[in-house]
Amino acid sequence: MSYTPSTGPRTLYDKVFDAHVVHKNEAGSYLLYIDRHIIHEVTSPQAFEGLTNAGRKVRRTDCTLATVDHNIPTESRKNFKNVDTFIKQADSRLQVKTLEKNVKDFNVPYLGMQEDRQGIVHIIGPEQGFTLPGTTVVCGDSHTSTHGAFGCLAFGIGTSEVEHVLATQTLIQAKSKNMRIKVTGTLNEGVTSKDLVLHIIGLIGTAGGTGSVIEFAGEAIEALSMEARMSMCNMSIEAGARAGMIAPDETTFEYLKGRPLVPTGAEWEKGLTFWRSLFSDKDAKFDSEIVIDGTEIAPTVTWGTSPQDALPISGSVPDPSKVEDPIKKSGMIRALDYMGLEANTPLTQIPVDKVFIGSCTNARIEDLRSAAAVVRGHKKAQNIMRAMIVPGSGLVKRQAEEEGLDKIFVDAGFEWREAGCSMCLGMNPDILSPKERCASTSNRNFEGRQGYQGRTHLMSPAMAAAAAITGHITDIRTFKINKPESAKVEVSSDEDEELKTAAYNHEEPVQPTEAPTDIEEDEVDDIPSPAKADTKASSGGMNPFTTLTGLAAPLDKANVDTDAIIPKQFLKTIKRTGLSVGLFYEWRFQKDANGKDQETDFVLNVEPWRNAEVLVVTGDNFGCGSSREHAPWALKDFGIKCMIAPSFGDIFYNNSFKNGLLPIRVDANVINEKLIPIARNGGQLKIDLPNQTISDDKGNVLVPHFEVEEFRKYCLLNGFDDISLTLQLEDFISKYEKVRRDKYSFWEGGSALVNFPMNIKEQKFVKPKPLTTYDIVHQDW
Ligand SMILES: CC(C)[C@H](C(=O)O)[C@@H](O)C(=O)O
Ligand code: SF4
Repeated sequence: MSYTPSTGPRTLYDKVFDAHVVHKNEAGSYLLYIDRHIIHEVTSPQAFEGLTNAGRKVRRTDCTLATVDHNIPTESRKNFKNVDTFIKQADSRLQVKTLEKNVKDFNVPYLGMQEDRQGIVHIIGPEQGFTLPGTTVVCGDSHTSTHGAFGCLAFGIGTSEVEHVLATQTLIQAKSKNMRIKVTGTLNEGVTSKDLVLHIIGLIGTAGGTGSVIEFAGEAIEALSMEARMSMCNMSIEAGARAGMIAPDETTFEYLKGRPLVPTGAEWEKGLTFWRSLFSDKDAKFDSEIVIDGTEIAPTVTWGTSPQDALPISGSVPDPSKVEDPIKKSGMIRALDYMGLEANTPLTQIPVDKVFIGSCTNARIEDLRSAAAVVRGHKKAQNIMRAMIVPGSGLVKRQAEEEGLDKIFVDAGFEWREAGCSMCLGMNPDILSPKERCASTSNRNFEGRQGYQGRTHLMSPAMAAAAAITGHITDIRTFKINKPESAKVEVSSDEDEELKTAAYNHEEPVQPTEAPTDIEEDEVDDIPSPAKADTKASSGGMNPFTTLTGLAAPLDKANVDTDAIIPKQFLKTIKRTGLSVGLFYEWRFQKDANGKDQETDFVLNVEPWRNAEVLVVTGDNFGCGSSREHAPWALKDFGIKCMIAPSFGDIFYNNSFKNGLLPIRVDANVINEKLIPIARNGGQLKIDLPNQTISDDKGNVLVPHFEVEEFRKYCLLNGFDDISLTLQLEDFISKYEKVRRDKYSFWEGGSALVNFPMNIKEQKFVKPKPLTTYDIVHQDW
């Protein structure tokens, strides 16, 4: 079906979406072209394995960039020789080595541990200028939303979708809703974009943005630096949104100009003209809009086990006895118990054991500068066992060292580490011990996130630094800063410039020599009409789902995150199977005196629910958080085939379909009145996908109609693997690529312009063949 964008007023999201539609099918799903695909070691092995098994290639290596970040140790790399000797944990080493093999086999540009440009995926993309305004950016990682700060449509995907993008450079998408959050006024002293985003999540909740792309707008947003905007968009996933976006402006262009992968000359000018058109039109319609007075926001911290448990620093730990809603009340009691907190304790009286300044939210140079400004001339408090600074990339680290920030931290008793995800999720040795409390600049305070039974309080870098000095959570506005001249570490713009240029020791990027002339708008729509999918040819080995009559298990919880469904230690596999043992691991098992796992009375450990095939969840937002496809893999491995809940995390919802699982949204009242009683009694539910109904085992219809998108239903009923379906649309994809090469030529260079060292042994940069990428657009696949 040919796609004609609306000619009326459009939002920023509408405009970026429209610019990427390759095809729209009869069921109303869109095939979107993906400009930028970033890859890391945790969510890619199974995708490359899929490609290998199917004999497929990476369609656009120049649109793909890989690095390692989650698993790697953050201790000094002074003696780094290779991954084999450096990474002690065998499973982590295997994942990193698997990525290194895959990038070599598939010729994907890679920034590995042997060089400074390595870092957290969401830090290196913008740093290198790989992230450009108006692009579609994806990664097998939920915090891909970070890149929305550049006016990109950027979102996390699961491993099946990673494979889909590698093979086809496209993704099948439904259109999200438009939501706008306007922040008026000027933020007060001590209030950063981290406080702002925590405040917003506290306000709208972790399901507040579900199904929507949030555009952040208003004076307070416009006044933010690019790095501060990235911290905001980063956490839009914690608000449940598909993506967060900010319209590109002069601050954006200023940040980008001169970065290694950013176009130059005529291409830059052409890009600018397009990028300046990326804003929401005056009369554009938003499905929802919230206006927040920025002047009323205080420094904000979390007290509980969800990012929505956020309060102004002047507040106290909430009191469950004052809460009426029974689900909220029991959730609060559980959170206080887990966090080891007494109701009504002032937040500033909570002592801290460890401090972590790092992660894709807050490990950029401005974050380190603001933390250093607080730490300067102080010593960490006696009770702080460990205070870690983990820069987001090797280049951030190098820049900080040039400014002497490392010295400030080390003098105060902090550890100065190498780049990586580190204690944000503790897949490497950086973890909390049970019951330790951490002031953290990361983005998730889920149970067990930073270590088994670890307790996390999220906050800004300045607040975390202050907590390290005082030993307890601290209001930065009352903290005595040792000023050299001013509260901020002053850095000249020359030094800023250095980060962009001097640090990137490679030659000038090769740009397409001529900027192709612009083409007419309607040429984008001039795409041949769709060929009917050859359904027979496309089955990819997924079991079809038609009807299911299965035992239902009840789960009385809200906001069940994917960290809880499958904790980080199980993400180190390079397979899709064998994960049932990790399902709800920290709820299903506890350690005995000998450190052995003993089963708890969690519902799936109890008869008859050990054999459950349907999971009935009473609370909202099941599967929120991380994009780990390991969550549906673990459920499937356990035997669950269908999940019913009032709402789901977007990425989890998507990932489930890709694995032949059916997530069904049902109104909370219907769940509570009709479905949960049957599940509690150990009864069966009959799920009829063709008719979209749920009945009991006697045939009484309990849910006369549930929603499921046509295209997903079609794939599930037939057990179709959507990569094969998409590959049948090759003509559309090549047609789009042709248009893209002309109209959006400024997006072409991509990662092909990264000079990456493939010769790790000799530590030599091996220059890739000069590519304009035009040569490799049509691969023989
Ligand atoms: C490992 C990855 C899938 C995960 C994510 O998607 O967010 C991780 O980055 C996290 O922060 O939990
Ligand atoms: S949230 Fe943490 S673990 Fe996930 S990408 Fe960011 S830094 Fe890495």
